[in-house]
Amino acid sequence: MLLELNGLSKKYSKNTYGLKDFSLRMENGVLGLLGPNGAGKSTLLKMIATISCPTDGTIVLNKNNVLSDPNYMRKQLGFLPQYFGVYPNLNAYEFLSYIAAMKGIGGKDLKARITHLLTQVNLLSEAHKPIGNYSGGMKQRIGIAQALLNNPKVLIFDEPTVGLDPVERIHFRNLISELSQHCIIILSSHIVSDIDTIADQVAIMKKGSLLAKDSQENLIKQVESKVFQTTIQTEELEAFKREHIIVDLKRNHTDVTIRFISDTQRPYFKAQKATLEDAYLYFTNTNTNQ
Ligand SMILES: Nc1ncnc2c1ncn2[C@@H]1O[C@H](COP(=O)(O)OP(=O)(O)OP(=O)(O)O)[C@@H](O)[C@H]1O
Repeated sequence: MLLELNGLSKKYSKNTYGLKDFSLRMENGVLGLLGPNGAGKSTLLKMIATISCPTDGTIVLNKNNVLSDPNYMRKQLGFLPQYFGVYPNLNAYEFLSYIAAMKGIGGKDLKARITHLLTQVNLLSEAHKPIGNYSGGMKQRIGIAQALLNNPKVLIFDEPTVGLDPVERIHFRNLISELSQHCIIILSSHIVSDIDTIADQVAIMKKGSLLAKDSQENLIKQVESKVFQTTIQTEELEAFKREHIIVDLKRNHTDVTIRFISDTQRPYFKAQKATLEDAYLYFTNTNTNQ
């Protein structure tokens, strides 16, 4: 599979852009889309999922223009939107059968396919209970199962790990790595740790623009010699914040120990090993301690 996004923009009103001149190319594997609230992640994913149209640019899947032929994308697409609604009175089998019918999926193997998916998302033992009684994490897992019904080749998950507990997150990661051999998977989050163990490539967005897209390794390389730790007096903190990006701080009695990102090194700065979170904060220029 080859997905090409060329100069995509979404103008919501005269002065509001959800996305601005966004270009990206990807083949099979996992792309993690990272960005703060309002970065344009959902806007972008809805356009790839053919739910919304760009005001400019093109989306091309395997050389097919998705904007003029959205069904080409829809046939191979699995999508978990950010806000996923369920019918509370239906149980998991009934709900997935209903979604299958809407997607035009049927046949004698459908029940077995649903059983397989419910096993994959660890819901088989609850499959005959009404979804209205499910926890948030269980509803999210039903959402993941419905996205997989048609054996998609393009899988889009908008904030998939919301509501999942730590064990469910591990299950989800394993499922994604199993699927990623044969399809394009795009997942969005504003939590770096949700992405860093599964994404082959990471795209960092802010205010509708793509700031960086590369392998995790290469993104981390770009901040490698910029992450430090130092201890300063508490009263120096405000001035320090204006000059550096604070990653983390620990207050002691009269001083503060800070992990931070800086373009300049000083003798009293102790170099630290950089992480994807540092790269994310560097590119988005986000201070965690405003
Ligand atoms: N239907 C809409 N009409 C007008 N503006 C919109 C609409 N949808 C999104 N926006 C604006 O577009 C920008 C991008 O929003 P979007 O929801 O795509 O960001 P996001 O990265 O998914 O954020 P979050 O992590 O909070 O879900 C924001 O400024 C938002 O207010």
